[in-house]
Amino acid sequence: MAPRGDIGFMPAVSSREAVVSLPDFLSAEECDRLIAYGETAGMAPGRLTGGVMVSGIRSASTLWLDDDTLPWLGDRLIEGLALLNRRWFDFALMGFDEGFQLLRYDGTAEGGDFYDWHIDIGRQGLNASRKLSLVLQLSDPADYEGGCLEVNADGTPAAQVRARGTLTAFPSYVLHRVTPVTAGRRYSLAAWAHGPAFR
Ligand SMILES: O=C(O)CCC(=O)C(=O)O
Ligand SMILES: [Fe+2]
Repeated sequence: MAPRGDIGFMPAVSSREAVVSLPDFLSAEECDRLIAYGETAGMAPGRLTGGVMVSGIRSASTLWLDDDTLPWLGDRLIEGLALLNRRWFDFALMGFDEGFQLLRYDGTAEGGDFYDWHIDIGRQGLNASRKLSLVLQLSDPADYEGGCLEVNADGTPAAQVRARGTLTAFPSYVLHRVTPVTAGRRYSLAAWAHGPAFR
């Protein structure tokens, strides 16, 4: 087909992976340090609707962290972000414009905390400029059941790696969820890289 307009002359872009994981991004000791920080500072339990969520509901305890409280974490995440973005996503990014969110999902047999299907991009404030979502698995998979991070980039939910210390990244417009934790307790950390609107 003859090219129509400039778009026909765009150079081929490198294939963009929907989800990329870096194993052992944090050590077990670093994961423990984050969990201990959260428990000392106090995590606020609660359910949430609206906001960035498309249709879902979240039930989890949360704590916002920032660069000032944990400078080492910001440094590590910037390193991870740069590596992932250079190698895989190639998005125009400015950096982390909001805090990092520590999450705790408490398990119960009836189905405990969860985060239903959602995307991380919203209409308001900093949610609108989220481009790349990062999730850190902070808990030992032996410490909980359920609580699976699933990403649905192509119509089929894909279960993500649970291994402790893994950093998982996906575009913030991709649907994902955390299935209910049915036993134990799962901790994770979510961070979002921001930049100019996709175009
Ligand atoms: O806890 C997770 O693995 C994911 C958290 C999440 O999707 C979010 O905070 O937007
Ligand atoms: Fe999310």
